[in-house]
Amino acid sequence: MDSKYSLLSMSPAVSNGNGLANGFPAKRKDPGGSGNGTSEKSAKKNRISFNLTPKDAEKMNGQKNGESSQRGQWNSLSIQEQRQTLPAYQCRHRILQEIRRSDTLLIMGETGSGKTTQMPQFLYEAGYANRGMIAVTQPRRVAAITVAKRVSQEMGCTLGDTVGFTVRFEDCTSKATKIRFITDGCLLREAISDRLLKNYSVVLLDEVHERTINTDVLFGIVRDAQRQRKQTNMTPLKIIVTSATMDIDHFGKYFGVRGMYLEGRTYPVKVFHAKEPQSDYLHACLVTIFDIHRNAPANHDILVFLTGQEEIDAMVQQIRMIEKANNLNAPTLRVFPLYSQLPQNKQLECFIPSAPNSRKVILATNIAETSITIPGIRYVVDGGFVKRRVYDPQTGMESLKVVRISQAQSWQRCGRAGREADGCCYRTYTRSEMEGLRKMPTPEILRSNITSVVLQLLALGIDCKTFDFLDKPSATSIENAYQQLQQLGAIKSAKSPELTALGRRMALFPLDPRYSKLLLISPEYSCVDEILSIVALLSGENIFCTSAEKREQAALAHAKFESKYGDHLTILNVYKAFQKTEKFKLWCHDNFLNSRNLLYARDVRNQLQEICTKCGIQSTSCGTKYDSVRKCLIAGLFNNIAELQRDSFYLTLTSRQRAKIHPSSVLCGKSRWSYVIFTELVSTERNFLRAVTAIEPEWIGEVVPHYPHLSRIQCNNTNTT
Ligand SMILES: Nc1ncnc2c1ncn2[C@@H]1O[C@H](COP(=O)(O)OP(=O)(O)OP(=O)(O)O)[C@@H](O)[C@H]1O
Repeated sequence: MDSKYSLLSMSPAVSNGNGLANGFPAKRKDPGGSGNGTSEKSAKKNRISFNLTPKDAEKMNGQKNGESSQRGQWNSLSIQEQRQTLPAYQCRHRILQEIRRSDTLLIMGETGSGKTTQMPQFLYEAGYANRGMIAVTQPRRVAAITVAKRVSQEMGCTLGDTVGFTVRFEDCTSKATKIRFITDGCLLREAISDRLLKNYSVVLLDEVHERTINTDVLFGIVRDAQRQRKQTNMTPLKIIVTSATMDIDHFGKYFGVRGMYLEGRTYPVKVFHAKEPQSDYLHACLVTIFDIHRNAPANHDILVFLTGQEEIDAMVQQIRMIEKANNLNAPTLRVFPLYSQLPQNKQLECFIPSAPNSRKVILATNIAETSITIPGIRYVVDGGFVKRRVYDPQTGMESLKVVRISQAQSWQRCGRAGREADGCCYRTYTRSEMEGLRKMPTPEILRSNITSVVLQLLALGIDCKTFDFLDKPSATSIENAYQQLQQLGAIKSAKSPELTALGRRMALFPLDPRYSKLLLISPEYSCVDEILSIVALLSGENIFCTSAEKREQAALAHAKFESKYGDHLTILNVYKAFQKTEKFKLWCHDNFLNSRNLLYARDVRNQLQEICTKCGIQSTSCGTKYDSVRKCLIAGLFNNIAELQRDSFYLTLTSRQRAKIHPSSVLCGKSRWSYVIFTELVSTERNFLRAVTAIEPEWIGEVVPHYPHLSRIQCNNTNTT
């Protein structure tokens, strides 16, 4: 790779040429838009120059270059030999000794050193699973699933037997399960019915640097469970906290223990920085991908970090176009998107090793940033940005913003290479930009709406105001959450929060409290069946397939289901038709619908229906009287009402934000309703209302008589066209 590196570094500093010809990527003109090409000559100018920063490379490699080649090819080793080469494996006796000595252990070790896959096996082999399961939490579903698969392979068992996983709405475990990979959200929900986590002998909290809300709350829950189990002479609960990049002093103080460093990594990763700041990280990534592609051997795959679905989909198209238009004399390129909105089977496609003489390019969001090993990855291209959900407690508005990553994330991304062989990481930002990044990402609990978690804590009998958080959310944020719960009827008063009967039932659903409220109130509008379908569909991924090649055909097929009232009723129409269909795969194909996501929604719906039955809710249907559904939506989503303005923008009544209807909505560019209810306000370059339904203003007072903005609402003709 050195020659390629010198090729890159020899190139002039970035010159974003904008010629056309050969199809090499030129500077993007519009965000997410398709790129043009440049001639071969200008393509050279178009390269981005990187600096190898020896200090960083040394830090990452931990070994002298070339050493790894003496260690043999990873893929030619048996799976057991692979295990034995991992740094964690070399230290297993020491790790087990520490675990015996101390009930809590903080372990910081390089990415790929074997924390996630090996530690649970050491514990299992040492007999810790004899008196309870070993839980390994993961912030993300894809990591929980793929790591469970790997560990089951290493242990030679079928997934779901000794090793299994549990993610929301999907449980692949059995009575025989001893090691359970579980998302932090699922373990937190389990704690509601089992505060002492009696099913477990060990809880390993992995990737804690991510500081998701659920993991942050789990810190307090597992620590309390450990204390209480000790006091009552129960089986001790061992807690292990791991990451490659955590603030070990901060965690050490909280848990009252010292951290342990696990030294060494499997293979070195050379780190390169852009020599000059890049004005367009997408362009820089694209240029770098093709530079690597032209020079690297086949089957050396590339993982690229971008910020979101639109950006990724646009770049997938660009790469395919460029490859088609050029005879690059390079291996066949296969491009895979990887983001959370993608159906699970599509997400997992990129984990299949690439065919001989080909190359995978995976364009991923930060869901690929931690824990996972994607076979074949030799190169990481890091755009340096992430899309982050930010909540403003003053306005109550949640928005998605593209922001720079932290240093911890930067090292995590880098660590996706060097897992099966030497690797390279290209950062499209300079070394000094890297040094300017904040060390750790801001904990989610300090930048998110915490209503859902406050409800779950209340269900555990914990008042958020007195809970010992690792980092406490602001008083305003806690106050807002209590207010929202009061408005939803989950608590009587924000001053002395105690769950009402409704609140206790709301906490039983693994849902945003607004959706739980919708389900629980739906009998009053005789539309339980309809709301169950809508909530299940909203809990999963997009059911509509959009095909770049057959865009018009897809739009025509989707138009059949369209409701003039908006998106919630449109997806309901799809679901109803889907329920009646026998040959649903063919039907989905013909109608450009995602059969897997519809099946997933059906599973989710069944699970929600079971919880409804436990709550004593009987099935009712309003048939085609959809006004009942629209009214019911107001009962749960009343904080998401927006009013049409003269300039055709909508103004959200609670957070006072101006927004347009999202282009994906069936109401976009159609009839302009004076009042709409929306599921989500997304703020990227502009504010957009997502999943929108028209409502009649006079219903608002009827459904939520205490709605604070009632006096401002004009009850006249609502449809302005
Ligand atoms: N699905 C897989 N296929 C092939 N090898 C794998 C797979 N999962 C893990 N490995 C191998 O096991 C090694 C250890 O992985 P593991 O996830 O345990 O490391 P880690 O220390 O937890 O890393 P991170 O901090 O990045 O989560 C990887 O570097 C890789 O070599």
